Amino acid sequence: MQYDEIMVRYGELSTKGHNRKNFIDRLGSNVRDALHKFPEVKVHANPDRLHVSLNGANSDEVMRHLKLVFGIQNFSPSLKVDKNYDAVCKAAKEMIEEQVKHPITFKIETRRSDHHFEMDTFQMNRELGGYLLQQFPDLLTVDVHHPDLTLRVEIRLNGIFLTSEKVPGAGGLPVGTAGKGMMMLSGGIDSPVAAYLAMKRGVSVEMVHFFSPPYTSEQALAKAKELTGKLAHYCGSINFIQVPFTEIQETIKEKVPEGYLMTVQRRLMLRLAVALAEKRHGLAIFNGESLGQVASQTMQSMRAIEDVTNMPVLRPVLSYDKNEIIKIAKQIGTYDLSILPYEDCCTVFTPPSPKTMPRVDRARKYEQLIDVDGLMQKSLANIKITRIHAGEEFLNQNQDVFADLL
Ligand SMILES: Nc1ncnc2c1ncn2[C@@H]1O[C@H](COP(=O)(O)OP(=O)(O)OP(=O)(O)O)[C@@H](O)[C@H]1O
Repeated sequence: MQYDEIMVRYGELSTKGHNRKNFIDRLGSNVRDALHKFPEVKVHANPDRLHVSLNGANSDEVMRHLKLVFGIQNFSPSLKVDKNYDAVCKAAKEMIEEQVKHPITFKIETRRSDHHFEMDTFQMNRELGGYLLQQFPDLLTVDVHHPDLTLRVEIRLNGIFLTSEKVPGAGGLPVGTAGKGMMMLSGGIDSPVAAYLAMKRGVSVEMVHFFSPPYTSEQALAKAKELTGKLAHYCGSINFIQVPFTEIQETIKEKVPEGYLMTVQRRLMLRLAVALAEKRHGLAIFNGESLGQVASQTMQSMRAIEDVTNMPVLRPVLSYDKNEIIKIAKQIGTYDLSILPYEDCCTVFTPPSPKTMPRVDRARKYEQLIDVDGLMQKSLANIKITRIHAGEEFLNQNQDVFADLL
């Protein structure tokens, strides 16, 4: 069914007191961004609800985009009809035909802001209800207390709007309302899910990706960028910062005892991410670590790595089981990409038996064996930033995914 307007209900915004206006303004601009492909659409973010006037845009397509915008509790597509009772009956009949496939209970709920309209709310409820019962005797029964379907009729000055379906929104908070965070994005399963969860709580993320050519391939880099394109569906576009890491890894490999290779590498990654955050007004670092999953993800290890900064390091998937993370990865469409077998710079240089309980004092001592500042400066001087838009693709589809590994 082609609708005329979508009425959007806010999520947690209502609990945010004086910040409410900022949240609503931000949601309004995020919705405009998400719908930028539909120039005819107009978005009005009002204090109680947000209205999307479709002006002929395909309502199914618009709703598909709207479903991904954080900060929306649910929304209802509406039909706009002429201000007469016959038009209301005709449209209501069409809606029931389209949406009701088996017997249900229903009620009509009318609101009237145009008090000059010929029928009051009570009359509209009773007469339209009676009409629909007559039209669909085998499908509809009235239940005014707990109906399966509520058909809302809003009599406004500029027309009558009919709404029934309630489509669940993405929940969460509008992206941007929590400030900016630097997301350490690998090509794996966990960090894209962590990025999604951070965005869901209102964080505007910038991706930081470490790559080590020639040990890691162009395709591995392209995969991380393409994952960013998938995640950009939730916010419009995301900055992707690629940080060269080869020289740092080679130096660490040469100078640091094997048991601490992984810890010192991670310390350098974190130092670089923090340096970028400080330069780019980021407030925290996000990563995809989950407690106990691998050697670097014990609490001792986190302590020995986090030692390099006092900036918060936030781990949205910390307490999730792998299966739970995979389930979300599938829902958000990153899983199939994440499991493509391209190498990550961490795995290439991971020693056979990294310390699961590294000591902070030793990590500090071994780190002193390399020129931390000099190496960081070189790496930071060669970063590349790409603005990646929703759905952008980077992987060369024709290339054999295994070719790089041989
Ligand atoms: N090349 C990289 N660039 C940026 N961040 C990285 C990179 N490799 C690892 N990380 C960060 O470190 C975290 C832990 O990485 P690790 O490889 O130990 O674990 P993982 O559980 O396989 O994570 P993922 O599935 O996200 O790769 C990642 O979730 C990510 O946040």
